[in-house]
Amino acid sequence: KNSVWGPDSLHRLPVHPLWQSPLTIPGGTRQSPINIQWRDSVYDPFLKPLKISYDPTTCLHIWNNGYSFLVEFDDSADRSIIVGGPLENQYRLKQFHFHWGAINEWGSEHTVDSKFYPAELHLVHWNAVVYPTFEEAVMEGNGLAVIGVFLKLGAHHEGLQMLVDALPAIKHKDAVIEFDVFDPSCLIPSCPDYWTYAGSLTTPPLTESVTWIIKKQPIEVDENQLEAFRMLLFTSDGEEEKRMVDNFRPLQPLMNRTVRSSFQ
Ligand SMILES: Cc1cc(=S)c(O)co1
Ligand SMILES: [Zn+2]
Repeated sequence: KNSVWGPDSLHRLPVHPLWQSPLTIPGGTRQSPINIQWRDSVYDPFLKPLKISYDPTTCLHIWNNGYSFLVEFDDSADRSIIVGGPLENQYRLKQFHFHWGAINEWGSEHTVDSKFYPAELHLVHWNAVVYPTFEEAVMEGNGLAVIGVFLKLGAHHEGLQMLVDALPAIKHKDAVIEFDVFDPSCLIPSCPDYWTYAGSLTTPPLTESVTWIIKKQPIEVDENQLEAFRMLLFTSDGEEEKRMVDNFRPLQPLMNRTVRSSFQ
């Protein structure tokens, strides 16, 4: 247990090699990711279906930010939004990205009954009804809503292939290419079932501002598509190459939280 933190020992926090950020943050009570113990999740009949309406032309570009690769969207208006589910307001799509492993045995951030998936998709949305900017929403308890989708090894995924085809062009950190039409709903399973809990960003600043909506059903992708993720680099062009793999944060304590399910 790394309970070795406090004001005088803050500088000695065990750091995750990848992000040079503390594995736990002082006073964190709703950190992510977590293990979702299926039998401990509580069915909530008042949870609404999640309503997803994305406008594919809001897609802007795809780039390598040195942690993951992300596809960013024009969030200057309510054109790509989600509403319903556990959410009080509608939230605007800002970007989506993935977390994955060096091998198929691990890679997801959340686990289900302690099982890892080889990768996990995060679709990041922010509460533009209440907050003026994404940056402010990131600091607030109800600021963000992230849909998590597990990727499992299986059939070729047509929709994902469009992203995979763009990866060689963004191999290095800070590389970016234009990506003008893409509908991310093709990456979201048709089954409406999800778990939801109050959590945090899994990369710095690790703020406790995320309502997580984790889809129960994974999507299937094939080996070549997972391998394509693993050919990306954490490093910039000209630096000694470090393959972009294992960009997931270790599991965090559940503490005083309940995971609710939208299904029985
Ligand atoms: C905003 C944001 C959210 C997540 S989940 C992530 O990994 C990075 O940035
Ligand atoms: Zn993420």
